Amino acid sequence: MIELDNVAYSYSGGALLAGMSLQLAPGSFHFLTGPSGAGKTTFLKLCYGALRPTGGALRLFGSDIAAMDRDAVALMRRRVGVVHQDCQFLDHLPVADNIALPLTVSGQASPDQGANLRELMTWVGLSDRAGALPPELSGGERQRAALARALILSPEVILADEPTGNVDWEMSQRLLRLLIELNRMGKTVLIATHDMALIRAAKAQVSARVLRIAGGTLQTAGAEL
Ligand SMILES: Nc1ncnc2c1ncn2[C@@H]1O[C@H](COP(=O)(O)OP(=O)(O)OP(=O)(O)O)[C@@H](O)[C@H]1O
Repeated sequence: MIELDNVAYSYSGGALLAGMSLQLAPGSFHFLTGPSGAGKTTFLKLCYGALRPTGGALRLFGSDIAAMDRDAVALMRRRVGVVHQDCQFLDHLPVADNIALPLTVSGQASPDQGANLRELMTWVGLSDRAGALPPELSGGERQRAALARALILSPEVILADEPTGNVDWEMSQRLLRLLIELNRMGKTVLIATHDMALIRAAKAQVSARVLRIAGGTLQTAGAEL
């Protein structure tokens, strides 16, 4: 599904990541951890084609990204739902419109989208907040709205960057339950997080592999968990 073969990435300031090899199999559940600034967000950006490797080979859904033009990358991206670390919204649009925005932008708006949207908002527990504006939402509501927006195009893979970064333990558990439920529905899930307690809680419920970026490369986390 997502395959890295000796992938490297350098920003203009110099090499950041190197020698990264990994296969994210369909239906798998991964955590990605590592110190601040190690390159977790950069790694996620590679996984959804926002950045192209500066070395090695990256295959997304069987296609080598080096051979994909901009349109092919845009089409491929619909298969990946991303929950961004800063979860920004258009503040003048109601929450429901923000969640539906990827449908409009990708030209997939349809007459029956209202029912799907309502179902998704109920699933994340925001059915009574559809008309609220984003600045009126709590941190946990913002994260759930960001998750719903990432799911509106029914992606096969969910990449979540610190999805529980700004919420309390109870809300982080609620978000985790949603992500586990998605995985049980067959979605491939990768969560970047610093939160070791969250990883331990997840491992009690789901078979998850823990990856760590440190020293510029990707490792499988060891017994510290
Ligand atoms: N667009 C960019 N241009 C140059 N350097 C960048 C760019 N984006 C990120 N970096 C640098 O790359 C390094 C890794 O950043 P990244 O955001 O991937 O780390 P991270 O592990 O996600 O960090 P955090 O846990 O703090 O979110 C940092 O040193 C950062 O300053």
